[in-house]
Parts: sequence; C-alpha cells; structure tokens
Amino acid sequence: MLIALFPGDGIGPEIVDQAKRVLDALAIDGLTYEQGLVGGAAYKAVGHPLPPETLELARRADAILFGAVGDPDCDALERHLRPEQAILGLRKELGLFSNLRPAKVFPELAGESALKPEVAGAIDLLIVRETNGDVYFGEKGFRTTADGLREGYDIMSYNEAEVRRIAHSGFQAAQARRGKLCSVDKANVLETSQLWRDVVIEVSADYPDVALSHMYVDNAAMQLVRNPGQFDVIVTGNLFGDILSDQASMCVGSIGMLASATLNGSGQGLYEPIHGSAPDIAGTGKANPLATILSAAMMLRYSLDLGAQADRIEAAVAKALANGARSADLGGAMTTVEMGDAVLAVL
Ligand SMILES: NC(=O)C1=CN([C@@H]2O[C@H](COP(=O)(O)OP(=O)(O)OC[C@H]3O[C@@H](n4cnc5c(N)ncnc54)[C@H](O)[C@@H]3O)[C@@H](O)[C@H]2O)C=CC1
Ligand SMILES: CC(C)CC(=O)C(=O)O
Ligand SMILES: [Mg+2]
Repeated sequence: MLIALFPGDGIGPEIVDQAKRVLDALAIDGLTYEQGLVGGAAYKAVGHPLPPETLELARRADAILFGAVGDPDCDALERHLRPEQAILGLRKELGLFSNLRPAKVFPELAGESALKPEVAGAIDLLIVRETNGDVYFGEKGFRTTADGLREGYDIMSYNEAEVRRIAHSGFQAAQARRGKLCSVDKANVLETSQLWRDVVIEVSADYPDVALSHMYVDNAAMQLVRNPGQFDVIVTGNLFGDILSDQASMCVGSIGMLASATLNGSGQGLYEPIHGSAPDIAGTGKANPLATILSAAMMLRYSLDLGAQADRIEAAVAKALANGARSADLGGAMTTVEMGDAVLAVL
C-alpha cells in the first residue's frame, strides 16, 4: 500500500514529520511512502503548485497524507500558480468530494475551548463538506463595470448530481452515528442553496431512519457557539463548510486539533489537518501536530482498512493529552517534536 506524503509549506513539513514518526512506530507491514512537492514549495522548485509528477503520484497512491499549502511569498502570483491551487487541484482531479471533519472535545481540553467547558463538553459532531464544487470552482475574474469601477466575481453553483452525492455522504455518516443530519445552506437568499435544499429533501426519502433538519448558515454559525451539542452530522457546501469547520475547531479547543478525510468513494482518500500552513509560526516549533497525527489515524481507518491501528493512534493522542501534553495553542510550552514524542511514548 502506497502512501503519498505531501508536506507542503509553512508548518506542513513539521507536522507531517510527526505523523510519519507515529506511522513508522506502528511498523505496519507493506506500507510504502513516496514524497511529492506541492504548494509554494513546488512552485519554487519547479514553477507549478501541483506539478504533473505530484498528480501522477497522487493518482497511484492508496492514500495521501497532506500537510498544508500557502506561502505569503506567493500571494501576488496569478491565481492558477498560487500554492492553494495544489489542494484545490488534488480534490478536483481525484474527485475527492466528501470532506469529513469531525470535531469532538477531548475532556482534558474542555478548558481550552473558547466556549464554557460545559458547553464545549457536549460537542461531538461531524461536518461533511462538499469539496468539488461551489464558488471555489466557479468562473471567476476581474472586469470593469459600465461606470469604470473594478469588479471581482466568482460564480457560485451546484448541480443536482453534485448535491445528491454529498447528501448521500451526509445521510450515510448520520446513519453510522446518532441518526441526525442538519443541512446548512442559505436558501433564503441563494438559488444555489435552494437547489441544495430541494435535492437534500429528495435524497432523504432513501434514509427514513435519519432525522433531517435544515438551517441557514448564519444561524448555524450562531448555534455552533450557543449549543453545539445539538449537532450530530452537518452537511454543507464547500464555502460554508470551510468556515464552519474553522469555527468548530475553536469550540473544541484549537485549530491544531481538527483532522480530516476527503474521500471519492473509491477507497482512496486525502488526509490533512483542517488548518493551513500557519506562516506566522512556521519554523518556531510551535505547531501542534495532533491534527495531522489524527488525520493519519483517519487514513488508516478509511483508506487502509486498519481500524485497530487507527484506534491505537487516537488512544495515544488522548493519553498524551491526559498526561498533560500541551503545545502553545493548547496553553502549554511543548514543541512540535515534543508533542510527537508524547504520543509515541504512549502508543
Ligand atoms: N488545506 C490547506 O492547505 C489550507 C491552506 N491555507 C493557507 O494557509 C495560509 C495561512 O492561512 P491562515 O488563514 O493564516 O490559516 P491557518 O490555519 O494557517 O492559521 C490560522 C491561525 O491558526 C494557527 N494555527 C494553524 N494551525 C496550527 C497548528 N497546527 N498549531 C498551532 N497553531 C496553528 C496559526 O498560527 C494562525 O494563527 C494561507 O496561505 C492559506 O491560504 C489555509 C487553510 C487550509
Ligand atoms: C485553500 C483552501 C480552500 C483550503 C481551506 O481553507 C480548507 O480546505 O479548509
Ligand atoms: Mg479552511
């Protein structure tokens, strides 16, 4: 089984190194690794954020472990050359449309949440975010209005097939959890969202055992802080899911804690923390590697059918936290490598 390692930019290499140490410690038979260039690192080395060799490796791999992309040096490049195109391109080219972002409080971290501990303690939710469509992939550009003003535009759209397949992901995830699905949209204003809602309702006929509700995204942002314990599975589009998952991360303690899996239905998947390349702390040893280590656990479970090994990693992370392992984002002083050491010590 081949794992493609794409560390990327900023803290990406630092956190992927720690996840790789944990995977190595499991000594799983038959796992092989190949590393590829993505993001600003790839642009600087070969002139493109997602070079053909990287894409070819991604297609060949059983799973991809991804760090993060994004480099302030590249922010003025033309859009198609920016580091972020690497993750957007991988999701699109491999048809990775179903991005699962679980958010659950580790009891020891309830005090690190931006919410009251008793509110945070109730969080156990999964955001199912569509990642092949929406405004991120629509026609975009700059133009000049009739009265000479510069105007930027990005077209938001979803077709019914795109909504149907992510709706199925949401319902199936809910069936495997507590049987509740909340579809988040902005159907009071957007036609894209009206279609989304109509199609989700159609698909619900196949899942009579799942309790479906709908919520506008502005209310969802508020409810996520007011009473996050009400949510089981949230299914939503690319943009809303991106925003709500960063918000959910602070509800459970830190953006450095949230892992993700992005699946295409073939068994192949891309696994990455939900955060970015954190250029503000890159190279300082302050990055929390736990989201990436937990993403490696999701990889073992979803793409490699190694659930018991995934359980081992998750239990070790919980134990390390119970033993007091804390990086700066969790109110402590441990470095990225020391956090990795703490997990390895109890694996
Ligand atoms: N999937 C990806 O590769 C993503 C890439 N990005 C890119 O990352 C770059 C930075 O974006 P930002 O908006 O600053 O988001 P970010 O998620 O990189 O950082 C936001 C804040 O959270 C902190 N943070 C993030 N991960 C952390 C970790 N593991 N441990 C401790 N603190 C952590 C950062 O230090 C920063 O203060 C941009 O170029 C952006 O486009 C952003 C999100 C996802
Ligand atoms: C380049 C962005 C779309 C990445 C991001 O913010 C995310 O996937 O969460
Ligand atoms: Mg994001």
